[in-house]
Amino acid sequence: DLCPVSVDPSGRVFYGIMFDAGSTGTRIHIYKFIQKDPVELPVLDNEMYHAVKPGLSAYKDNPEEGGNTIRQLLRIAKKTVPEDEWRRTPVVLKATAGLRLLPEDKASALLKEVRDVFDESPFFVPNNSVSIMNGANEGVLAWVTVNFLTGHLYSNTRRTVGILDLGGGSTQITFLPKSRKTVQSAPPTYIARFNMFNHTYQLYTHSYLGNGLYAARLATLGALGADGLDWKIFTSSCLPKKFREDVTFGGTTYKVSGFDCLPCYKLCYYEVMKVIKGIVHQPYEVKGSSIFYAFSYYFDRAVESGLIDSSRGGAVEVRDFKKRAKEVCNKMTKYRAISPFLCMDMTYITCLLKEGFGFKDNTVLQLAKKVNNVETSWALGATFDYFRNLNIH
Ligand SMILES: O=c1ccn([C@@H]2O[C@H](COP(=O)(O)OP(=O)(O)O)[C@@H](O)[C@H]2O)c(=O)[nH]1
Repeated sequence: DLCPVSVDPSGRVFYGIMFDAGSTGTRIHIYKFIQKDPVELPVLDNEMYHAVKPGLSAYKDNPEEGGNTIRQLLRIAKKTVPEDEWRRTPVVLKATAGLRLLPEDKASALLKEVRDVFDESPFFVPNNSVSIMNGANEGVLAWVTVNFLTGHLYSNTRRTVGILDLGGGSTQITFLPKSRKTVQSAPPTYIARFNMFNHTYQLYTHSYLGNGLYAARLATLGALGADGLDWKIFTSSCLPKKFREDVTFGGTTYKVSGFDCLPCYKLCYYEVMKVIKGIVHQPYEVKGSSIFYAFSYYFDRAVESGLIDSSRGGAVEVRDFKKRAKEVCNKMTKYRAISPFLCMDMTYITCLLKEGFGFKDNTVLQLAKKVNNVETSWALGATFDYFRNLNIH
Protein backbone atom coordinates (compact mmCIF):
# COMPACT_ATOMS: atom_id res chain seq x y z
CA ASP A 1 0.00 0.00 0.00
CA LEU A 2 1.06 3.55 -0.55
CA CYS A 3 2.41 5.58 2.28
CA PRO A 4 0.33 8.76 2.29
CA VAL A 5 3.11 10.93 3.66
CA SER A 6 4.89 12.97 1.07
CA VAL A 7 8.24 13.85 2.55
CA ASP A 8 9.02 17.49 2.10
CA PRO A 9 12.65 18.47 2.79
CA SER A 10 11.68 21.82 4.27
CA GLY A 11 10.72 20.14 7.53
CA ARG A 12 7.27 18.63 7.39
CA VAL A 13 5.33 17.55 10.42
CA PHE A 14 3.60 14.19 10.40
CA TYR A 15 1.88 11.92 12.89
CA GLY A 16 1.67 8.18 13.45
CA ILE A 17 -0.73 6.27 15.68
CA MET A 18 0.40 2.90 17.03
CA PHE A 19 -1.73 0.67 19.25
CA ASP A 20 0.01 -1.88 21.45
CA ALA A 21 -2.55 -4.61 22.17
CA GLY A 22 -0.73 -6.40 25.00
CA SER A 23 -1.88 -9.25 27.19
CA THR A 24 -2.47 -7.05 30.21
CA GLY A 25 -3.55 -3.80 28.57
CA THR A 26 -4.10 -1.84 25.37
CA ARG A 27 -2.05 1.29 24.82
CA ILE A 28 -2.12 4.07 22.27
CA HIS A 29 1.03 5.92 21.20
CA ILE A 30 0.55 9.06 19.12
CA TYR A 31 3.86 10.28 17.73
CA LYS A 32 4.55 13.64 16.18
CA PHE A 33 7.58 13.69 13.89
CA ILE A 34 9.44 16.39 12.06
CA GLN A 35 11.23 15.32 8.91
CA LYS A 36 14.03 17.84 8.62
CA ASP A 37 16.09 15.94 6.08
CA PRO A 38 14.64 13.25 3.78
CA VAL A 39 17.60 10.88 4.15
CA GLU A 40 18.02 11.18 7.90
CA LEU A 41 15.94 9.69 10.70
CA PRO A 42 12.95 11.91 11.38
CA VAL A 43 13.07 13.89 14.59
CA LEU A 44 10.57 12.73 17.16
CA ASP A 45 8.91 15.87 18.49
CA ASN A 46 6.72 14.25 21.14
CA GLU A 47 4.59 11.31 22.15
CA MET A 48 1.08 11.18 23.57
CA TYR A 49 0.55 7.94 25.49
CA HIS A 50 -2.49 6.42 27.12
CA ALA A 51 -3.21 2.92 28.45
CA VAL A 52 -6.36 0.98 29.37
CA LYS A 53 -6.80 -2.31 31.20
CA PRO A 54 -7.52 -5.16 30.68
CA GLY A 55 -6.07 -6.18 27.31
CA LEU A 56 -8.08 -7.22 24.25
CA SER A 57 -7.77 -10.92 25.06
CA ALA A 58 -9.99 -10.40 28.11
CA TYR A 59 -12.82 -9.73 25.59
CA LYS A 60 -12.32 -13.03 23.80
CA ASP A 61 -16.02 -13.90 24.21
CA ASN A 62 -17.27 -10.37 23.59
CA PRO A 63 -15.30 -8.73 20.76
CA GLU A 64 -17.66 -5.72 20.53
CA GLU A 65 -16.73 -4.71 24.07
CA GLY A 66 -13.08 -5.05 23.08
CA GLY A 67 -13.75 -2.77 20.12
CA ASN A 68 -15.12 -0.17 22.51
CA THR A 69 -11.76 0.09 24.30
CA ILE A 70 -10.21 0.96 20.92
CA ARG A 71 -12.94 3.55 20.21
CA GLN A 72 -12.25 5.13 23.58
CA LEU A 73 -8.53 5.44 22.82
CA LEU A 74 -9.19 6.81 19.32
CA ARG A 75 -11.01 9.73 20.93
CA ILE A 76 -7.67 10.75 22.44
CA ALA A 77 -6.09 10.51 18.98
CA LYS A 78 -8.72 12.89 17.58
CA LYS A 79 -7.93 15.39 20.30
CA THR A 80 -4.17 15.09 19.75
CA VAL A 81 -3.79 15.07 15.96
CA PRO A 82 -4.94 18.27 14.20
CA GLU A 83 -8.07 17.66 12.15
CA ASP A 84 -6.47 18.46 8.79
CA GLU A 85 -3.90 15.71 9.41
CA TRP A 86 -6.42 12.96 10.26
CA ARG A 87 -6.85 11.47 6.82
CA ARG A 88 -3.13 11.02 6.23
CA THR A 89 -2.25 9.84 9.72
CA PRO A 90 -1.89 6.06 9.71
CA VAL A 91 -3.50 4.05 12.47
CA VAL A 92 -1.96 0.65 13.17
CA LEU A 93 -2.56 -1.98 15.86
CA LYS A 94 -0.17 -4.78 16.68
CA ALA A 95 -1.13 -7.46 19.16
CA THR A 96 1.40 -9.43 21.17
CA ALA A 97 1.31 -12.39 23.56
CA GLY A 98 -2.31 -12.02 24.68
CA LEU A 99 -3.67 -12.72 21.22
CA ARG A 100 -0.91 -15.18 20.33
CA LEU A 101 -2.10 -17.31 23.23
CA LEU A 102 -5.79 -17.31 22.18
CA PRO A 103 -7.42 -19.86 19.86
CA GLU A 104 -7.19 -18.53 16.30
CA ASP A 105 -10.93 -17.95 15.80
CA LYS A 106 -11.19 -15.87 19.00
CA ALA A 107 -8.15 -13.80 18.02
CA SER A 108 -9.44 -13.19 14.47
CA ALA A 109 -12.83 -12.06 15.75
CA LEU A 110 -11.11 -9.48 17.96
CA LEU A 111 -8.88 -8.29 15.12
CA LYS A 112 -11.85 -7.98 12.77
CA GLU A 113 -13.71 -5.89 15.33
CA VAL A 114 -10.71 -3.56 15.67
CA ARG A 115 -10.45 -3.25 11.91
CA ASP A 116 -14.14 -2.20 11.76
CA VAL A 117 -13.55 0.41 14.45
CA PHE A 118 -10.54 1.74 12.50
CA ASP A 119 -12.56 1.85 9.28
CA GLU A 120 -15.21 4.05 10.86
CA SER A 121 -12.52 6.46 12.15
CA PRO A 122 -11.31 9.48 10.17
CA PHE A 123 -7.71 8.23 10.10
CA PHE A 124 -5.79 6.52 7.31
CA VAL A 125 -6.14 2.73 7.63
CA PRO A 126 -3.35 1.01 5.67
CA ASN A 127 -3.72 -2.55 4.40
CA ASN A 128 -2.86 -5.04 7.08
CA SER A 129 -3.05 -2.34 9.74
CA VAL A 130 -4.43 -4.76 12.36
CA SER A 131 -2.36 -7.86 13.05
CA ILE A 132 -0.60 -10.10 15.51
CA MET A 133 3.10 -9.24 15.47
CA ASN A 134 5.64 -12.03 15.57
CA GLY A 135 7.97 -12.31 18.54
CA ALA A 136 11.18 -11.61 16.61
CA ASN A 137 9.81 -8.27 15.42
CA GLU A 138 8.69 -7.41 18.94
CA GLY A 139 12.25 -7.72 20.23
CA VAL A 140 13.92 -6.02 17.28
CA LEU A 141 11.51 -3.07 17.27
CA ALA A 142 11.96 -2.49 21.01
CA TRP A 143 15.72 -2.55 20.40
CA VAL A 144 15.26 0.08 17.65
CA THR A 145 13.18 2.25 20.02
CA VAL A 146 15.66 2.18 22.88
CA ASN A 147 18.72 2.70 20.69
CA PHE A 148 16.98 5.55 18.87
CA LEU A 149 15.99 7.23 22.15
CA THR A 150 19.43 6.81 23.70
CA GLY A 151 21.05 8.28 20.58
CA HIS A 152 22.90 5.13 19.55
CA LEU A 153 21.31 4.98 16.11
CA TYR A 154 22.57 8.45 15.27
CA SER A 155 26.14 7.97 16.37
CA ASN A 156 28.72 6.28 14.21
CA THR A 157 30.40 4.46 17.08
CA ARG A 158 28.34 1.34 16.39
CA ARG A 159 27.89 1.02 20.13
CA THR A 160 24.39 -0.03 21.06
CA VAL A 161 22.53 -1.26 24.12
CA GLY A 162 20.65 -4.53 24.60
CA ILE A 163 17.03 -4.69 25.73
CA LEU A 164 15.08 -6.85 28.15
CA ASP A 165 11.30 -6.60 27.89
CA LEU A 166 9.05 -8.47 30.31
CA GLY A 167 5.39 -8.44 29.28
CA GLY A 168 2.43 -10.24 30.76
CA GLY A 169 2.44 -13.12 28.29
CA SER A 170 5.92 -13.10 26.73
CA THR A 171 9.43 -11.86 27.38
CA GLN A 172 12.04 -10.63 24.90
CA ILE A 173 15.83 -10.36 24.91
CA THR A 174 17.58 -8.52 22.06
CA PHE A 175 21.14 -7.27 21.61
CA LEU A 176 23.81 -6.69 18.99
CA PRO A 177 26.39 -9.45 19.47
CA LYS A 178 30.01 -8.39 19.65
CA SER A 179 31.40 -11.86 19.27
CA ARG A 180 30.93 -14.27 16.37
CA LYS A 181 30.55 -17.09 18.83
CA THR A 182 27.24 -15.67 20.07
CA VAL A 183 25.84 -15.82 16.53
CA GLN A 184 27.32 -19.23 15.74
CA SER A 185 26.11 -20.88 18.92
CA ALA A 186 22.59 -19.41 18.81
CA PRO A 187 19.64 -21.32 17.36
CA PRO A 188 19.30 -19.92 13.79
CA THR A 189 15.85 -18.41 14.41
CA TYR A 190 17.34 -16.30 17.22
CA ILE A 191 19.34 -14.22 14.74
CA ALA A 192 17.52 -11.40 12.92
CA ARG A 193 19.01 -9.32 10.13
CA PHE A 194 17.64 -6.02 8.96
CA ASN A 195 18.74 -2.86 7.18
CA MET A 196 18.32 0.63 8.41
CA PHE A 197 19.87 3.70 6.78
CA ASN A 198 22.87 2.09 5.11
CA HIS A 199 23.53 -0.07 8.13
CA THR A 200 22.89 -3.79 8.27
CA TYR A 201 22.28 -5.05 11.76
CA GLN A 202 22.44 -8.64 12.85
CA LEU A 203 20.77 -9.02 16.22
CA TYR A 204 20.33 -11.80 18.71
CA THR A 205 16.63 -11.77 19.58
CA HIS A 206 14.03 -14.10 20.98
CA SER A 207 10.53 -13.85 22.41
CA TYR A 208 9.57 -16.54 24.91
CA LEU A 209 5.82 -17.05 24.70
CA GLY A 210 4.39 -18.09 28.07
CA ASN A 211 7.34 -16.60 29.97
CA GLY A 212 5.81 -13.18 30.52
CA LEU A 213 5.18 -12.29 34.14
CA TYR A 214 1.47 -13.15 34.30
CA ALA A 215 1.76 -16.34 32.27
CA ALA A 216 4.71 -17.35 34.48
CA ARG A 217 2.58 -16.85 37.60
CA LEU A 218 0.09 -19.39 36.28
CA ALA A 219 2.82 -21.78 35.15
CA THR A 220 4.44 -21.58 38.61
CA LEU A 221 1.09 -22.43 40.16
CA GLY A 222 0.68 -25.33 37.72
CA ALA A 223 -2.52 -23.71 36.45
CA LEU A 224 -1.51 -23.08 32.84
CA GLY A 225 -3.56 -25.39 30.63
CA ALA A 226 -4.96 -27.22 33.69
CA ASP A 227 -8.53 -28.50 33.88
CA GLY A 228 -11.06 -28.25 36.74
CA LEU A 229 -10.53 -24.49 37.00
CA ASP A 230 -13.85 -23.94 38.80
CA TRP A 231 -12.99 -26.18 41.74
CA LYS A 232 -9.18 -26.58 41.88
CA ILE A 233 -7.13 -24.34 44.14
CA PHE A 234 -3.58 -23.76 42.94
CA THR A 235 -1.07 -23.24 45.75
CA SER A 236 2.43 -21.85 45.89
CA SER A 237 5.12 -21.10 48.46
CA CYS A 238 5.60 -17.79 46.65
CA LEU A 239 2.29 -16.44 48.02
CA PRO A 240 1.40 -15.23 51.55
CA LYS A 241 0.17 -18.18 53.60
CA LYS A 242 -3.35 -16.94 54.32
CA PHE A 243 -3.82 -15.53 50.86
CA ARG A 244 -6.71 -16.91 48.85
CA GLU A 245 -8.08 -15.18 45.78
CA ASP A 246 -9.40 -15.51 42.25
CA VAL A 247 -6.98 -14.26 39.61
CA THR A 248 -7.81 -13.57 35.98
CA PHE A 249 -5.46 -13.68 33.02
CA GLY A 250 -6.46 -13.66 29.35
CA GLY A 251 -10.14 -13.88 30.30
CA THR A 252 -9.79 -17.04 32.43
CA THR A 253 -10.17 -17.09 36.21
CA TYR A 254 -8.17 -19.28 38.63
CA LYS A 255 -8.39 -19.86 42.39
CA VAL A 256 -5.01 -19.50 44.06
CA SER A 257 -3.68 -19.66 47.61
CA GLY A 258 -0.45 -19.60 49.58
CA PHE A 259 0.77 -22.03 52.25
CA ASP A 260 2.97 -22.19 55.31
CA CYS A 261 6.64 -22.20 54.36
CA LEU A 262 9.27 -20.44 56.36
CA PRO A 263 11.66 -19.35 54.84
CA CYS A 264 9.75 -19.18 51.57
CA TYR A 265 12.38 -17.81 49.20
CA LYS A 266 14.21 -21.10 48.59
CA LEU A 267 11.02 -23.07 47.96
CA CYS A 268 9.68 -20.34 45.76
CA TYR A 269 12.91 -20.20 43.74
CA TYR A 270 12.64 -23.94 43.21
CA GLU A 271 9.05 -23.55 42.00
CA VAL A 272 9.74 -20.78 39.48
CA MET A 273 12.85 -22.59 38.27
CA LYS A 274 10.57 -25.16 36.62
CA VAL A 275 9.13 -22.42 34.43
CA ILE A 276 12.58 -21.41 33.20
CA LYS A 277 15.05 -24.29 33.23
CA GLY A 278 15.58 -25.91 29.87
CA ILE A 279 13.37 -23.32 28.18
CA VAL A 280 15.50 -20.24 28.03
CA HIS A 281 18.61 -20.26 25.82
CA GLN A 282 21.72 -18.72 27.36
CA PRO A 283 23.44 -16.51 24.80
CA TYR A 284 27.23 -16.84 24.90
CA GLU A 285 27.75 -13.16 25.34
CA VAL A 286 25.61 -12.02 28.28
CA LYS A 287 28.44 -13.12 30.53
CA GLY A 288 30.28 -10.09 29.14
CA SER A 289 29.91 -6.44 29.86
CA SER A 290 27.22 -5.24 27.46
CA ILE A 291 24.75 -2.67 28.69
CA PHE A 292 21.12 -3.79 28.91
CA TYR A 293 18.04 -1.61 29.27
CA ALA A 294 15.24 -3.38 31.14
CA PHE A 295 11.72 -1.98 31.09
CA SER A 296 8.01 -3.00 31.24
CA TYR A 297 7.42 -5.29 34.25
CA TYR A 298 11.13 -5.29 35.18
CA PHE A 299 10.70 -1.59 35.82
CA ASP A 300 7.30 -1.85 37.52
CA ARG A 301 8.47 -4.51 40.00
CA ALA A 302 11.71 -2.72 40.76
CA VAL A 303 9.61 0.32 41.69
CA GLU A 304 7.07 -1.64 43.74
CA SER A 305 9.76 -3.41 45.73
CA GLY A 306 11.58 -0.14 46.37
CA LEU A 307 14.70 -0.89 44.32
CA ILE A 308 14.35 2.28 42.26
CA ASP A 309 12.41 5.52 42.27
CA SER A 310 9.50 5.55 39.81
CA SER A 311 10.25 8.95 38.34
CA ARG A 312 14.02 8.59 38.04
CA GLY A 313 14.50 4.87 37.29
CA GLY A 314 18.15 3.92 37.54
CA ALA A 315 20.81 1.26 37.40
CA VAL A 316 20.67 -1.92 39.46
CA GLU A 317 22.71 -5.10 39.46
CA VAL A 318 21.17 -8.53 38.99
CA ARG A 319 22.14 -9.28 42.60
CA ASP A 320 19.93 -6.40 43.77
CA PHE A 321 16.88 -8.18 42.36
CA LYS A 322 17.97 -11.35 44.16
CA LYS A 323 18.57 -9.65 47.47
CA ARG A 324 15.23 -7.87 47.35
CA ALA A 325 13.39 -11.05 46.24
CA LYS A 326 14.76 -12.87 49.30
CA GLU A 327 13.68 -10.08 51.58
CA VAL A 328 10.18 -9.85 50.09
CA CYS A 329 9.64 -13.62 50.25
CA ASN A 330 10.91 -14.04 53.77
CA LYS A 331 8.84 -11.09 55.03
CA MET A 332 5.73 -11.64 52.94
CA THR A 333 3.28 -10.02 55.34
CA LYS A 334 5.23 -6.76 55.21
CA TYR A 335 4.93 -6.56 51.42
CA ARG A 336 1.45 -8.04 51.09
CA ALA A 337 -0.28 -4.68 50.91
CA ILE A 338 1.88 -3.68 47.93
CA SER A 339 1.10 -6.92 46.10
CA PRO A 340 0.56 -10.51 47.26
CA PHE A 341 2.44 -11.59 44.12
CA LEU A 342 5.55 -9.51 44.79
CA CYS A 343 7.57 -12.46 46.12
CA MET A 344 6.67 -14.64 43.15
CA ASP A 345 7.33 -11.86 40.64
CA MET A 346 10.69 -10.81 42.13
CA THR A 347 11.83 -14.42 42.41
CA TYR A 348 10.77 -15.10 38.83
CA ILE A 349 12.67 -12.06 37.57
CA THR A 350 15.79 -13.11 39.50
CA CYS A 351 15.57 -16.66 38.22
CA LEU A 352 14.91 -15.56 34.62
CA LEU A 353 17.94 -13.27 34.62
CA LYS A 354 20.33 -15.70 36.33
CA GLU A 355 19.30 -19.24 35.38
CA GLY A 356 17.46 -18.28 32.20
CA PHE A 357 19.61 -15.76 30.34
CA GLY A 358 22.73 -16.49 32.40
CA PHE A 359 23.48 -12.96 33.58
CA LYS A 360 26.09 -12.66 36.29
CA ASP A 361 25.28 -11.20 39.71
CA ASN A 362 27.17 -8.03 38.88
CA THR A 363 25.57 -7.37 35.48
CA VAL A 364 24.17 -3.83 35.49
CA LEU A 365 20.65 -3.28 34.22
CA GLN A 366 19.46 0.18 33.31
CA LEU A 367 15.83 0.38 34.38
CA ALA A 368 13.73 2.86 32.44
CA LYS A 369 10.06 3.43 31.70
CA LYS A 370 10.71 6.43 29.52
CA VAL A 371 13.79 7.79 27.80
CA ASN A 372 13.59 11.51 26.95
CA ASN A 373 9.93 11.45 27.90
CA VAL A 374 9.02 8.68 25.42
CA GLU A 375 7.81 5.20 26.45
CA THR A 376 10.38 2.45 26.08
CA SER A 377 8.34 -0.03 24.06
CA TRP A 378 8.41 -1.61 20.60
CA ALA A 379 5.72 0.84 19.48
CA LEU A 380 8.08 3.60 18.32
CA GLY A 381 10.26 1.13 16.41
CA ALA A 382 7.10 -0.29 14.83
CA THR A 383 6.10 3.21 13.73
CA PHE A 384 9.50 3.73 12.11
CA ASP A 385 9.11 0.33 10.52
CA TYR A 386 5.82 1.45 9.04
CA PHE A 387 7.19 4.71 7.66
CA ARG A 388 10.58 3.46 6.60
CA ASN A 389 10.28 -0.26 6.11
CA LEU A 390 13.20 -1.72 7.95
CA ASN A 391 13.00 -5.07 6.13
CA ILE A 392 13.51 -7.52 8.93
CA HIS A 393 14.26 -11.11 8.00
O1 LIG B 1 4.52 1.80 26.12
C1 LIG B 1 4.43 0.97 27.02
C2 LIG B 1 4.03 -0.36 26.75
C3 LIG B 1 3.98 -1.25 27.80
N1 LIG B 1 4.29 -0.87 29.05
C4 LIG B 1 4.28 -1.82 30.16
O2 LIG B 1 4.84 -3.03 29.70
C5 LIG B 1 4.21 -4.16 30.27
C6 LIG B 1 3.76 -4.93 29.07
O3 LIG B 1 2.91 -6.00 29.25
P1 LIG B 1 1.96 -6.60 28.08
O4 LIG B 1 0.67 -6.91 28.70
O5 LIG B 1 1.97 -5.73 26.88
O6 LIG B 1 2.73 -7.91 27.70
P2 LIG B 1 2.74 -8.87 26.43
O7 LIG B 1 1.35 -9.03 25.92
O8 LIG B 1 3.63 -8.24 25.39
O9 LIG B 1 3.35 -10.09 26.99
C7 LIG B 1 3.23 -3.56 31.26
O10 LIG B 1 3.93 -3.35 32.49
C8 LIG B 1 2.93 -2.18 30.67
O11 LIG B 1 2.49 -1.25 31.64
C9 LIG B 1 4.70 0.43 29.29
O12 LIG B 1 5.01 0.77 30.42
N2 LIG B 1 4.76 1.31 28.27
